[in-house]
Amino acid sequence: MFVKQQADELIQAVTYVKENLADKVEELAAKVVEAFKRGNKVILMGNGGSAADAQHIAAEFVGRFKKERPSLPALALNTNSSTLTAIGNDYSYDVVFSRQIDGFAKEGDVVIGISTSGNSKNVYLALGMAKRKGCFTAAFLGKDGGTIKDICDLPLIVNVKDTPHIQACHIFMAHCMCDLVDQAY
Ligand SMILES: O=C(CO)[C@@H](O)[C@H](O)[C@H](O)[C@H](O)COP(=O)(O)O
Ligand SMILES: [Zn+2]
Repeated sequence: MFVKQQADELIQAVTYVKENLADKVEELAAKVVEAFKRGNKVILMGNGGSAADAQHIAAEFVGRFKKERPSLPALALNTNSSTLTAIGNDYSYDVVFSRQIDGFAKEGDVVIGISTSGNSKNVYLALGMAKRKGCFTAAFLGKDGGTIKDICDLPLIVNVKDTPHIQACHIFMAHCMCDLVDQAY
């Protein structure tokens, strides 16, 4: 039965996260807490379903997650259609995020790219720009981590094939990160 097979595959993917990525999620949460406590911010970005994830995670910080705590500064670079269409139209879609990193990112910020293939060029260029600006860079990736795994400080690679299962694991890890940040306040 299809749904039961999918459930079994998802359990395998989450088990992969539990066995291979739990420490990295805690490491990223610690970096995010340090950044917020210093007065820095978190910047996220992704394409398609990962754009939705980026915007979802930013909202958990700016609004609230599970408990009352101060609003924490986070933004998703894929949410402003005027900015995206202007940069895409005047320059290229490849630089829709890196151009915004150039404008918004400050030394000490945490910049998180999300890409299931690990190969989205706009995410790749944004993380490179963020590194040059003195940010800590992390990426939620999938498959073999693609090109992005080599240009960020902390790649979290869900090494499974199915894109929706990778996305489900990304949002699971992100929610764990949000919970750990809550616990620091
Ligand atoms: O949500 C899905 C697939 O589940 C799609 O919208 C998917 O996010 C898009 O094809 C993205 O453009 C894929 O980009 P990436 O994850 O490889 O960086
Ligand atoms: Zn999807």
